[in-house]
Amino acid sequence: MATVGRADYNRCHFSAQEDRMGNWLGRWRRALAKALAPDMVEGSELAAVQEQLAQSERRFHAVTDNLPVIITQFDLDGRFTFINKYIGTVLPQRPEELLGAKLREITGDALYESVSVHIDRAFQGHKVEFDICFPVGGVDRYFTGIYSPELDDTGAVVSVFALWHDITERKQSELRLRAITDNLPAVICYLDAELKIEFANATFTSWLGKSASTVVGCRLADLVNEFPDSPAAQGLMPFMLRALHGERVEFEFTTFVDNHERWLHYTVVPQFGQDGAVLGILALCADVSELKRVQRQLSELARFDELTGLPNRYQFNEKMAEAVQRLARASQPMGLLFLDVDHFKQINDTHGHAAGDEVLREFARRLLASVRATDTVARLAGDEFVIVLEAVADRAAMQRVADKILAAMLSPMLLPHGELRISSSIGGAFAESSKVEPRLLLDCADLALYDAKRAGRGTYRLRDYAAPQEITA
Ligand SMILES: Nc1nc2c(ncn2[C@@H]2O[C@H](COP(=O)(O)OP(=O)(O)OP(=O)(O)O)[C@@H](O)[C@H]2O)c(=O)[nH]1
Repeated sequence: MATVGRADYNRCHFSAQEDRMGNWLGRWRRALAKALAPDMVEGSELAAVQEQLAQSERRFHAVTDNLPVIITQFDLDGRFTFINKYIGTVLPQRPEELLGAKLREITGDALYESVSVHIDRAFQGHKVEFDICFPVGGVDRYFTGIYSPELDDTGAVVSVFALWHDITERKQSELRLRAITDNLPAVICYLDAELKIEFANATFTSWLGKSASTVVGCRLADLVNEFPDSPAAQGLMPFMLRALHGERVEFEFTTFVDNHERWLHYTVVPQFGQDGAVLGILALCADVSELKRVQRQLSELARFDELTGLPNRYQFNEKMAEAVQRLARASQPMGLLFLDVDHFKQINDTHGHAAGDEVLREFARRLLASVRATDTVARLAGDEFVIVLEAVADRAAMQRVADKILAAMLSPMLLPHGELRISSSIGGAFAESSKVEPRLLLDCADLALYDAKRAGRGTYRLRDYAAPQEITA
């Protein structure tokens, strides 16, 4: 520091960029104190020194009064010895009116109680930093407070500097963001470049059954290890590492919660710094179980007949294509039966549509009961049904299946209004060729069904699958 007697002061450099403002204020104060020891300097020298100090003081005020930070200093009695003009943003008094007062006299008891612990620590020689909220003119304002002790050469505390930085705007946007993220039905968290959790929304903590304070600061790897049996947790790390390498990744896991299957969809996005390095990653995990259930239902609706629960035409086409491929590989014959309910229109007209529906359901049940589990029974439309008989031995085997179905339809159906007897006509197509065109096989069975109708209904007729030009009505 300066040697006053030689009048070769080191200048105190006041820079708004100095992050440790308490320290340079301290240096300035000590310089001032030494300078004000008039017994150490001679008359004209003293005047020069005092002028230098006055200049420094003016510069000091020019800087501190224009900083957007409240700067104060307390002596060992806890009285204000310095206050900059920015105090006017929270208090009606001018700084000079507050000098000499104690903090409690200005803040009131309640606010003082919430900061006194920090002030006490600063007077014990510790630098403390904390966030605090209090009302100013009835509106909540948020501040980051920093208390820095000023130490003399022996290390004893001689005063405490306080810096109050108004973070209301940032805090309010944080609170708005939190209100949004906390109310989303998705987990949102931010992890730093070491995969430590910096932010977690309320959904995250509720899914994990942990409070936000225990989760923030945790390493993801440690959290994952708490769920050794969860594939959704165990499988996470490789994806997170890919995101840390700058890739946006999306993936899904299924997991069980309370014995219910849940689908989790993850989106993990890297956050880049200006130099292009990954600073951290933002992970979003949504429970898409309901969506998956609806998708599954839709796909089932698209593949199954709603009335009878049998595969519909769409699924029948798929099964036929597979069966035809197997036929080509195995060189085994296959058969297709095309069936309908005789005079079904009349049943509808006489007994009503609901009775007709019940007939179709019972018809489907009897068909299923008449064939092997490996055979596919499908409803194409109205009263039209088909059965794919894979690896059927020969024409006689098809006849046996048809006879079984005809016999199954003989027993009366029990409907709400009473018993109803029905019959079915069946057309069969038998294919031995290794090259079967599914649509033509169906046409062939359809023609055979007309044969059965023409033969008086309640009967079965068979046609051999043939090339298109050989199929004749
Ligand atoms: N109840 C009911 N009827 C249906 C359904 N889909 C179609 N139908 C009716 O089924 C009847 C089909 O009759 P058709 O195939 O034209 O003739 P059919 O009366 O069976 O006469 P044949 O086949 O010549 O013995 C029509 O009256 C359709 O309206 C359904 O889902 N439920």
